[in-house]
Amino acid sequence: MPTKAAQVRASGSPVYVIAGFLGSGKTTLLKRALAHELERGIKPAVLMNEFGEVDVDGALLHDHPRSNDIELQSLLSGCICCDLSGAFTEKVGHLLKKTQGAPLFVETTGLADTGQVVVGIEKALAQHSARARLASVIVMVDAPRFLKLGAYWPAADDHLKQADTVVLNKLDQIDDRQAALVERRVRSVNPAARIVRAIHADVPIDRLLERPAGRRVAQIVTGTIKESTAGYRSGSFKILRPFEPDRLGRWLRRYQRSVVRLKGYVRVQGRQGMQEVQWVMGSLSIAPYQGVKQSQAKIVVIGRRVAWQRFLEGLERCLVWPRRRVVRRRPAGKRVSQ
Ligand SMILES: Nc1nc2c(ncn2[C@@H]2O[C@H](COP(=O)(O)OP(=O)(O)OP(=O)(O)O)[C@@H](O)[C@H]2O)c(=O)[nH]1
Repeated sequence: MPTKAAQVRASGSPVYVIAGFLGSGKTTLLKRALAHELERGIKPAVLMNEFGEVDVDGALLHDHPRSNDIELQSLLSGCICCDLSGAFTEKVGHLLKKTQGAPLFVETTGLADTGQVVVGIEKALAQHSARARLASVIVMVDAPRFLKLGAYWPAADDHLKQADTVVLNKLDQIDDRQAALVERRVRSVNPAARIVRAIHADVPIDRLLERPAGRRVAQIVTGTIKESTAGYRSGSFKILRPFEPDRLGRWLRRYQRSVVRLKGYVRVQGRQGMQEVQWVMGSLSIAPYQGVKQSQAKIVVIGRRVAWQRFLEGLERCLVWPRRRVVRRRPAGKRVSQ
């Protein structure tokens, strides 16, 4: 019978993202997950990202009694979701080569755009490893401070929407009624996520590292829709991948009567840099974006009687997805002509 470690190798490296706002308990959870893996004889890999120049959390792991069994890399002075994205793809690739099937944990900075981090991981997996997979996105929530978080960090909801599991942490600092309020709020933002309650990130790690059934790869169009006047509604959305322009044109033509306006700056397959997209009642134009430098693609859509969920799902299908590298094995002793 294969050992547990061998089973892990057979199915390729699972990659776990541990995200959450500053101080929510990401490193506390990471340490628990590492201890759990090491106990089972598995040597995990870690990619830490710190916004500052000092690798405080990385240093804590270097001091770990079994630090020699942990493959650790850090990315400092920036965020893997934007300014370090190239280095991030490279480091993920490098670590996946070393892990040989053991899990890779990616701890983001507390300010990272989790959606972009997920896109970066998918890109790295497509480039470097046909067998590794994004297993799960775990978002830590500092429960006592969560209801006030929106004031500090307007992107908090977008980030929660990416989670497969949300850990409501620091429950020793609030009572049951407050915990229930936080849970209800989290549930309203991401009804599909599994929610786990914790103190000092003490969660059943086995269950946490299970691959959730039917993981949505990433929510790549995120945003909110608001009621406007005269029956119109408007939505603002972040777009995490480049558009395939012909597909976008075909999809929008279906909405000639209901989507009256769409504009923004996006990335487009085959074109360098950000592009300005303009749709005015049936007419689409795409041209190089001349405005102030933007790192995040965004659009605004205005429409009436639009089935928004369907519209957004269709919009996601107009985006370009990374291609998996296919490893073809040659049968021994035979040349394969392609
Ligand atoms: N009271 C209490 N403190 C906690 C809990 N979980 C973590 N902490 C403490 O909160 C502080 C921050 O925890 P970390 O795990 O470092 O948080 P982090 O999200 O990694 O922090 P950054 O990397 O700076 O964003 C530490 O002092 C932890 O010991 C908890 O459930 N209750």
